[in-house]
Amino acid sequence: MTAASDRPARRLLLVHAHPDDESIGNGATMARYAAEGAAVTLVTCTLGEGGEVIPPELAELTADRTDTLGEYRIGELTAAMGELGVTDVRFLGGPGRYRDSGMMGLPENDRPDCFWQAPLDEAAAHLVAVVRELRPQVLVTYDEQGGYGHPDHVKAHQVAMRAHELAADPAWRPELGPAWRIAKVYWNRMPRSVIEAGLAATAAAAPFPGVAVPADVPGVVPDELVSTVLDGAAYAGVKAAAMAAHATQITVSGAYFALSNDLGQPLVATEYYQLVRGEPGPELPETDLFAGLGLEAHR
Ligand SMILES: CC(=O)N[C@H]1[C@@H](O[C@@H]2[C@H](O)[C@H](O)[C@@H](O)[C@H](O)[C@H]2O)O[C@H](CO)[C@@H](O)[C@@H]1O
Ligand SMILES: [Zn+2]
Repeated sequence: MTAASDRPARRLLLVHAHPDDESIGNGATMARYAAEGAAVTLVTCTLGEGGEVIPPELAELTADRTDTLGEYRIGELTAAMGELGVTDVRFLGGPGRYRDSGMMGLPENDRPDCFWQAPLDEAAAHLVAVVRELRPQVLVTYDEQGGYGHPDHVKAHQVAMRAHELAADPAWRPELGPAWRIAKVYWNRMPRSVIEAGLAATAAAAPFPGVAVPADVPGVVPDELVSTVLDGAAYAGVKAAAMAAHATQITVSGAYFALSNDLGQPLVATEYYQLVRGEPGPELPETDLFAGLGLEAHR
C-alpha cells in the first residue's frame, strides 16, 4: 500500500471501454492534470478486438482475419498516453480479460468472454481493487447510455458506478483493501449547442466524405446539464496527437476527425462534464474536476 505521503495530492481515475475513447473524450483533461502533477489513472475495459481498421495495410488485424487487433491497439494506446503524459494505464482484470463486445445487436454480444456478458460484480471487483489502491477523489465515466449505446460503453458505465458504490463499503470484500469513497463522479458530456456548431463547421470545411450527426456523438445533452467545462486549448495539440496515435480507429485532419465510418466531427479541446455524485465547487460551471475538495494548493 502506497503511503499517503507518497501519493500525489490530487488523484483522477478514468474508466473507458476501448483504446481510443480516452483520447477522444478526455485527452486534454488527462494531459492537463498529468502536467499539473496529479495522479491520472486510466482503466480501459477491453482491448478493442472487434474494431474496424482504417489503414488498408493493417486490414489483416481484424477479428475475422488474424484477430490481432487487440494486441495492436495496446500499442496504439501506449503511444497515445505518451503524447498526453499519462503513465498509469491498466486494463480491467488484466489485458484481454474482457473482450470487445461489438456494436449493439451483433452476434459478438453473445460471446461468453465479452465484456457485455461479464457478471457485474465480478467486473466491478477488479475496479474496486484499483480504487482502494489509488484512493482517487474524482472518477470519470460515461452516462447510462454509455454515451452512444455501444454495449461496452454501457457496461463500463455500470461497472464504474457499481465500483464507486462497493469500494466505499467496508463490509464488501475487505481483502481488496480498506474502503474508499470517491468524492466526485462525472459523466462525459457534450453540450448540444457546441456539437451542433462544430458539426456545421465540419460540414463547411468538408474534411471527410460525410459529416456525423449529434446522435453519433457520445453524451450530447442540453447545455444546462453541463456542470463542468475544462478549457483544453493549451493541450489541443497533444490531444490531436493522441487521437492520431489510434490510427486503426481515428483519422485526424486539422481541427476535425473521423472514425472508420468516415463521418467528420470537430476535434474539440474544451471538454465537458456533468457532476453526478458529490458536491460541486463554489463557482459554476466548474473549471476544475477537483473543485471544492480543498486541494487548490496542489495545482
Ligand atoms: C469510439 C468507439 O467506441 N469505437 C468502437 C466502435 O467502433 C465503431 C464500429 O466499428 C462501427 O461499426 C464503425 O462504423 C465506427 O466507425 C467505429 O468507430 O466499436 C468497435 C467494436 O466494438 C470498437 O472496437 C471501437 O473501439
Ligand atoms: Zn469505445
